[in-house]
Amino acid sequence: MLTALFGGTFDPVHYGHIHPAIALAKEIGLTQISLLPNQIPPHKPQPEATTEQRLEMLNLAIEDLPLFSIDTREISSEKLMRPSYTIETLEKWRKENGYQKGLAFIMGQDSLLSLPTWHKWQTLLDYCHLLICRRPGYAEKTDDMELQNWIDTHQTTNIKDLHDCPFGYIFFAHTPLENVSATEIRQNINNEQNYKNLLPTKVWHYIHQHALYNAKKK
Ligand SMILES: Nc1ncnc2c1ncn2[C@@H]1O[C@H](COP(=O)(O)OP(=O)(O)OP(=O)(O)O)[C@@H](O)[C@H]1O
Ligand SMILES: O=C(O)c1ccc[n+]([C@@H]2O[C@H](COP(=O)([O-])O)[C@@H](O)[C@H]2O)c1
Repeated sequence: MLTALFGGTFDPVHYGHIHPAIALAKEIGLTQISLLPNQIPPHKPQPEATTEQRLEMLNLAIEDLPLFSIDTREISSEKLMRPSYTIETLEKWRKENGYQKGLAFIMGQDSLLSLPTWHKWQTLLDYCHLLICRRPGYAEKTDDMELQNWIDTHQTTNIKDLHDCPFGYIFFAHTPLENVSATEIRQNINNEQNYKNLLPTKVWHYIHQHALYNAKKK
């Protein structure tokens, strides 16, 4: 069985996470996706919601979706003051599970293009496959030749490779384009604009109840 981790800040979780992940699971035959909230995003300001609130919103979002579970290893790590470097999480996973089991890390196209700024990025494929979801506004090709060559070297279009090998491939999924970001949601809330159609209703209620992301209500 291929284990799939979907890392993110999830501040808040939205349909741009959920819908592509469901389609990806269908496309390649995943039975479980673990959402992996980070504690300290390596490349972003600290989230506005607390870790507990982001976790509660994730729990609400997946309540009726058995495909998803939550992996809390990054938020329950003893090194809470360190950025949540993905490579360290993957190393830890391999230490616990060995190298025979299949592991994949899911990300959006924007994250793939930012990979050269990630900690030890070229070694990620020694631990997992990368499953890439399409994202509006981000092209499949990059002008960064080092990254493009790396992608070309490791890309597969054969789903069987992902199941037969425990790590090492990059796969571009044919996921639906969801034009939403957490930034847009936070901005909409702050500007008192509608955002209800961008995330699960239970998460919307939670944000409303706790007056999250609204500077005027703080
Ligand atoms: N609309 C989307 N379509 C495809 N992938 C997405 C989408 N939104 C987020 N992702 C992916 O989900 C992962 C976690 O994203 P994150 O939680 O940071 O959400 P975000 O909307 O990008 O946040 P922010 O707007 O605060 O930067 C990343 O790999 C990102 O590429
Ligand atoms: O390891 C890194 O250097 C690194 C740099 C940027 C992002 N990440 C991870 O990529 C995932 C998506 O990140 P973000 O910032 O888009 O929420 C999340 O799990 C982050 O911890 C990891």
